[in-house]
Amino acid sequence: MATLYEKIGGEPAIRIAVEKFYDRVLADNTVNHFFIETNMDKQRDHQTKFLSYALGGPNQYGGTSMEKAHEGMNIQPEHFQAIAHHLQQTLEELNVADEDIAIVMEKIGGLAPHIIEK
Ligand code: HEM
Repeated sequence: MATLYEKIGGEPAIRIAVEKFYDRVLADNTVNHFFIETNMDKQRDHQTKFLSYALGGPNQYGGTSMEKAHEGMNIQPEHFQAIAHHLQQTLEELNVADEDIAIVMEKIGGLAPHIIEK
């Protein structure tokens, strides 16, 4: 059976989604302050590899764990919600099937305990 990674169109499609996703994130004043000092080229690359792996593609993600990557940022549930919402809207814009979006969002939701500051 094809993985969700293959179904969506592999790494090239995910890369386009990630670009559109960060356009939305950086336009959102409730969360864009988190990324002021971020090298966005590197960030897009990391996020593409991470999402590819999370969707069943090859594991080329050599970055840090979700806990370590977001440590000390004081990310609150509303920030997580905003980011997740931008991802969902991006996938809708790219006409990814609703049932596939639901699977992606469930996986992303599962990361919340690792990313939100306790
Ligand atoms: C929704 C699920 C999320 C995923 C899958 C995710 C994924 C990632 C990945 C893969 C990295 C790169 C880690 C590395 O250095 O290797 C990263 C870094 C980062 N993330 Fe997230 N993230 C998520 C949510 C969030 C949220 C909610 C925020 C803040 C509102 C956020 C802000 C950041 C920032 C500021 C960095 C560091 C960039 C830098 O190095 O300057 N992320 N994230």
